Amino acid sequence: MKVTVIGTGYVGLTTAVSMAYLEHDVTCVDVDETKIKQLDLGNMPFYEPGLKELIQLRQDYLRFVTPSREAVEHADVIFFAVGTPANSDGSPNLTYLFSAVAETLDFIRTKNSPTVLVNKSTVPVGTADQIDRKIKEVGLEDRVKVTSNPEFLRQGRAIQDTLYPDRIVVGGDEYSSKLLYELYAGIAEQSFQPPMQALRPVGYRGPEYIVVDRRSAELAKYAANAYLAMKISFINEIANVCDRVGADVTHVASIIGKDSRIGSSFLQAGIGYGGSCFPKDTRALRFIADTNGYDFKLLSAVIEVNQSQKLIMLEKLQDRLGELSGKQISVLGLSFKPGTDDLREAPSFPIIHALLSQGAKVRVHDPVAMDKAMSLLPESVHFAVSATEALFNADAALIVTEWPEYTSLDPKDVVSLMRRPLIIDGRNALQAANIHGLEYEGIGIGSKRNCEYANMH
Ligand SMILES: NC(=O)c1ccc[n+]([C@@H]2O[C@H](COP(=O)([O-])OP(=O)(O)OC[C@H]3O[C@@H](n4cnc5c(N)ncnc54)[C@H](O)[C@@H]3O)[C@@H](O)[C@H]2O)c1
Ligand SMILES: O=c1ccn([C@@H]2O[C@H](COP(=O)(O)OP(=O)(O)O[C@H]3O[C@H](CO)[C@@H](O)[C@H](O)[C@H]3O)[C@@H](O)[C@H]2O)c(=O)[nH]1
Repeated sequence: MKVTVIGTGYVGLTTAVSMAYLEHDVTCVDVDETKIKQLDLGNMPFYEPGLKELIQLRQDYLRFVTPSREAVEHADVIFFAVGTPANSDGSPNLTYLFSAVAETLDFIRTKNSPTVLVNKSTVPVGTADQIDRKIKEVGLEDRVKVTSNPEFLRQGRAIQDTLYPDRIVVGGDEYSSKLLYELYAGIAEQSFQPPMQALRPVGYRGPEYIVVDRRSAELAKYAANAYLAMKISFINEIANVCDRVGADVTHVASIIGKDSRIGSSFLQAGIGYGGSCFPKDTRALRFIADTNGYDFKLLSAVIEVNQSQKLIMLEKLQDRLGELSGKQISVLGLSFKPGTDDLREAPSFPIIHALLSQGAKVRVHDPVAMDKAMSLLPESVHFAVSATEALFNADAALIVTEWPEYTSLDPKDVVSLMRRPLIIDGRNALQAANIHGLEYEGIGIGSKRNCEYANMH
């Protein structure tokens, strides 16, 4: 099939490359000329494991272009994967989407064969209906259909999530859902060749293809993200209780996660969620509920807990060091999670700003996100070329992102490098072998793990 993907961000490129992997003929469109030029040269606009290699593998099925009639008019299916960032009131900004839709409708106005427009961007309920009205306004309703096809991939494992999804959700009419079923058939059949075979998650049972009305599909995307964010804020509150009563949240999470009604995922306590999705989408869902006359109290609490959780490391640091002025603090990890260089809503930023405002000297390190971070952080922040340099002579180190580089540090090296071997682990990521001999504190495990392990070794 001929497929056009509009927007070459995480979702657009992953959609494009998975369609190319299934041997569809794919055109990727972006308004950002530099990005298109770089993609054409094989350079990725962001770090996503496996993406570059897969694009190379399927280059015969892919082309990268700026918007034009030619890019869309032959497509059977046109995916929209443009950004929907938050406005200051939390509402999603749909400017990019509606501008891409208007331009596309203009380009395909004289086309005679059918086209299905597929929205992959995360949008408020009723957006596909609005697009439908625009299709009718230009008199294309007999040939052009619109569906909602929300995306559930995670950054850092985008390829795996796309080729091995739990579900493919389509909100639309019978014609569009049948066409998309054909388009996705290769994913349902799962007859992948190496190296993609190796990405198959253990126990994976194939995707469920779910066809619903457009509004339910649109809301399901926000509901999924809000639910996962709720699990994180819940376990973070349990962690805060653990710190006060001397329990260990990792044990509590493991015990409750063994109940199949609860499930063990997304119960990793720490400094809260960041990224381009959970913060934006929880605020958007609250806004959607609010503007429809419903006060979503639980979601407000989820958002509020996440806000305060980001700075919990600072409290722990002050308890140990007192005044932070003049102290040298090493911040390990800048991206919002490992496996990505995405800095959007990363907890590292409020943490660094809080440290600086208290007069601390800050050294940061991240294995992949330093280039992006340099223009975004104040000049007084020192960018260390390695974790070792970041730790040298530090009064304390904060593990903000649990990159393997940090969780595998040899504690003997840490002791010899730091002025005071104090580690505050914002992700509870260090194991016993890596904290021996260190002054260590996590989130909701207090110094308990330290004492237990110290006695054991
Ligand atoms: N990032 C994720 O992990 C993820 C996962 C699921 C869903 N989503 C949702 O998918 C959407 C896209 O997210 P993303 O992170 O991939 O976006 P992104 O911000 O990384 O990229 C969006 C791209 O769209 C391009 N663009 C904007 N207007 C355009 C136009 N008129 N024509 C062509 N290109 C245009 C931009 O130049 C940019 O390259 C958002 O709604 C997001 O909430 C994101
Ligand atoms: O137990 C956990 C799990 C995650 N996180 C944090 O939560 C954030 C988000 O993590 P993750 O969900 O892995 O990353 P995203 O790539 O943002 O993916 C989420 O957002 C996407 C965009 O909507 C969705 O498609 C995905 O299904 C959804 O998982 C990160 O800061 C993590 O550190 C925790 O603190 N504890």
